[in-house]
Order: sequence, then C-alpha cells, then structure tokens
Amino acid sequence: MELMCHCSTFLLPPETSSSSSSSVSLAYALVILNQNLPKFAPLLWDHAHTRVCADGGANRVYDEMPLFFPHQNPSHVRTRYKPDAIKGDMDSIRTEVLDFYANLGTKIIDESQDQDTTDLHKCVAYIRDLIPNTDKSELCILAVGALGGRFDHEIGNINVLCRFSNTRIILLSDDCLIQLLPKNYSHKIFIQSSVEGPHCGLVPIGMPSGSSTTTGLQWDLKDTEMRFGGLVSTSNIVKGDIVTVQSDSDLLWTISIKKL
Ligand SMILES: Nc1ncnc2c1ncn2[C@@H]1O[C@H](COP(=O)(O)OP(=O)(O)OP(=O)(O)O)[C@@H](O)[C@H]1O
Ligand SMILES: Cc1ncc(C[n+]2csc(CCO)c2C)c(N)n1
Repeated sequence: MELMCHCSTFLLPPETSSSSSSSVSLAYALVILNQNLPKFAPLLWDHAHTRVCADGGANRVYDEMPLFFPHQNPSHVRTRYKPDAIKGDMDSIRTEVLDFYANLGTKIIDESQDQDTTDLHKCVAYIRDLIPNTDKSELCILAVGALGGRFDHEIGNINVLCRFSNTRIILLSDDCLIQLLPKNYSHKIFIQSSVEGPHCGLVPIGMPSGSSTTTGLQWDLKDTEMRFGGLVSTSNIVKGDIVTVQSDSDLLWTISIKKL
C-alpha cells in the first residue's frame, strides 16, 4: 500500500521548516475564512504561494493583519498582505474592503449565483483549478478560521474535506487542526512536538470503519472497529515523534496546537 506522509512544518518559521526530518515537500495555498485570524496567520501567509479569502475572510485580513504589527502603518501592512483572490457569494465582504483590494489588483470572483456550495468549497475549487494536474499531489490547502465557530459552518468545512478527499486540505483554528487520512494509503505523521500535540483524535466520517490500526498513540487501535454510536478515538495522546495509521475507511485526524 502506498505511503502518505504528513508533517505540520507550516507551523514552524520558514528557516526551521525546510530542515525538518520528514521528506514531505508540499506547495501550500492559504484560504482565510470569516473568523478571527489565528496568531500564526502571518506565518502561514509567508509559507503559502497562493492566498485566497473566502468572502468575509477578506474583512478579517483587512481589519486584523495590522493588529499583528502595531508599530507599522496599517495601510502599509494591508498592502503587504494583499490576497491573490477573493471568492464567494459576497454577502459578507464590506464594500470598502472589496474596493481596497480590487484597486490593488486582487482578483474578485463573485459567485453569488451559487447558493448550494460554501465559500470554502468555492475557494478550494478555484485553487485546484490553478494547479496543473501533474502538481496536484504536492498541493496542500491550509484553511484558517475553519473551526471553533458556528457548528453548521464547522460541519460544512469538514464536508469539504470529504468532497475533495483526493486533495490535501487542513482545517485550522488557534487550538487544533483537522485533516482527512484517505483509505488506500498507509499514513505516517511526523509530529512537530514544539508546536502540536499531545492531544489527538481519529474519527471515521460518514460511515463506520471496519478496521483501523495505529502506532505511536497512548491508546493504539489494533484492527479496531470505529463508528459513531460506538467507539471513536477522542482524547487520545501522541506518545512519540511518529504516528502511523492504516484503515479501511477515510478517517479524520485531529491534533491540538500548542499555545506558545
Ligand atoms: N463561525 C464560523 N465557524 C466556522 N467557519 C466559518 C464561520 N464563519 C465563517 N466560516 C467559514 O468562512 C466562510 C466565509 O464566511 P462568510 O461569513 O463570508 O460565509 P457566508 O456564506 O456569508 O455564511 P452565512 O451566510 O451562512 O452566514 C464560510 O463559507 C465558512 O467556511
Ligand atoms: C439543502 C440545502 N441546505 C442549505 C442550503 C443553503 N446553502 C448551502 S451552501 C450556501 C452558500 C453559503 O455561502 C447556502 C446558502 C442549500 N442550498 N441547500
């Protein structure tokens, strides 16, 4: 079975992330959703080659990026942190924000006619279409502001992981991250213990999983069945630098992010 490696080096400063022990080399794209920016937003911005705001996410970049740099002129900060694109149904972005970024050359994509997919879905589809097919396996989309808010939005965001299960997407808040571990791969997760862990979880999504096996956790699964209404692995603990996971179903992997 093919191996898929994972490593949260995007949470490390650029100089340390490139010398990480894992051999995962990915091209990051950042999606900013409409919630408070996490404290590591400027760091993720620097790691990413493409930055897209989902509708009201643009208000957050406009209002909150200058707060990370209190000694700098807010309009200089806003010019430096210019999104490549703003996409969504445009019912949350303020006109002054839209005009500001449109004048700087940000691409504005109004899809107000589509009321059946979320703004995150629209942004993921946009980013996937930018990348040539040959490079799609190296793409990793980081979505900030995805968790810890309205439960319908959180579930909608998790549903995007399932709808684009062959794309690496990581949902982030200040407190944790969530990603999908697709079946048909064996997964090797390199834990960045300076910034993440030890609390973690593995949860089947959409259907029961007949058999999951892990190493590196306090409560390892050994050919274990998981289902909602039965056993799911929450409040688990990472024990070492590497966690391995193999399952006959897609699983959600979540790990806490440390408060520095
Ligand atoms: N409270 C929240 N919790 C989690 N994700 C959120 C939250 N608010 C917004 N998002 C994410 O940010 C995206 C853009 O947010 P925005 O408020 O512009 O969406 P919206 O479509 O106007 O939402 P709605 O009309 O349902 O309030 C959403 O599609 C969602 O993915
Ligand atoms: C069955 C069903 N439930 C809810 C919505 C509403 N909805 C889902 S995504 C979206 C866009 C949000 O920016 C909206 C309004 C729908 N269309 N179909």
